[in-house]
Amino acid sequence: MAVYTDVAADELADFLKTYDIGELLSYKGIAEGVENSNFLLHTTKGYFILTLYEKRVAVDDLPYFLGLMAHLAERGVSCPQPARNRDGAVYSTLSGRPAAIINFLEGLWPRKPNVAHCAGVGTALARMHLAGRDFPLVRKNPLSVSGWMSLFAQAADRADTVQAGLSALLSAELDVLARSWPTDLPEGVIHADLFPDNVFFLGDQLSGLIDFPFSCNDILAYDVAICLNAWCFEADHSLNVTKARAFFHAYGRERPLSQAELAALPLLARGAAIRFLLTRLVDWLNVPAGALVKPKDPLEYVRKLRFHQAVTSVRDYGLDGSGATA
Ligand SMILES: Nc1ncnc2c1ncn2[C@@H]1O[C@H](COP(=O)(O)OP(=O)(O)O)[C@@H](O)[C@H]1O
Ligand SMILES: N[C@@H](CCOP(=O)(O)O)C(=O)O
Repeated sequence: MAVYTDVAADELADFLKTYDIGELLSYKGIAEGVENSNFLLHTTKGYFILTLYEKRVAVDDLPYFLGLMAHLAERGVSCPQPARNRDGAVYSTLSGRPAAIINFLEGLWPRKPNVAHCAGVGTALARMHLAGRDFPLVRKNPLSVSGWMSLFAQAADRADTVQAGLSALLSAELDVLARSWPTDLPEGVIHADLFPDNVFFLGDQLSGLIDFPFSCNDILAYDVAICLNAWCFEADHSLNVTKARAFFHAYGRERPLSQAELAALPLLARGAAIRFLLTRLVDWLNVPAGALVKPKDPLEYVRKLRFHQAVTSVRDYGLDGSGATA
């Protein structure tokens, strides 16, 4: 999270009167994250998270991901729940932005994910995919191939100021992905941003998933590829095959990956790399003046993209062709 939009104390106190979650004792902006403005609220009834949704969230999409959190929780997936205001609504407007309040989830996100964390997220991701099967709402992923093209258009002319040759690399990669992006793999509800800072643990035990504004309907194995990139690489940008095996093994125990999904993994991982490379690049080039935010490094994802471009088989991820961990 971050803080792009400030909220005045009297305005917030009035806003809270429209809910039954106690009176405001204190609040503070949360510097972590990059997408939305987030505040930790302390009220006479406990702790809550207030989110003001920013540029990449359309108000029409709020019922999808706020509804998804309730749907998943009913099926045993631990995630925060939106508070309803006195009119029964799970979101309204504050400081000119769409705003929602969710309950505070105990736990810490892992700064240095270990093998047990990778296994934990594999299990949780698969359970989320299974629990999402009967979610009735549908939201197309705005950040799939055509969305990547639009992001590239916003950054193409300045990409080489970040790294020489980056614009050509992105353009060539987008051509490949546009030509070969799979259309026949199993789809369903995906989280689409299940990075370590969105998964809480108590010790090695996963306690919950947060941050659903990118959730949508898309290729399930694409979500797997997003997590592979986010969880299984080391700080020196090498893939940790032990972590990848633990992640795939745990995922596959709940929802086995098909041969077609396995074969598509290198391509899906390239797509997952370019998606985060592009949002990071656009954000890197456009930090709003005065915002409390630390933009994320786009070059981390250039290295991951190059890694997957060189992959010749899923053995490079620690899997044998059958999906078993090699
Ligand atoms: N329900 C929650 N319970 C506890 N902490 C939370 C909760 N939601 C968010 N946070 C805190 O805010 C940080 C950023 O949240 P996140 O949802 O990733 O931001 P963004 O909306 O920018 O994607 C988290 O790493 C965590 O510290
Ligand atoms: N996970 C993304 C950034 C998305 O937002 P966050 O607010 O959860 O940090 C990335 O790493 O690029």
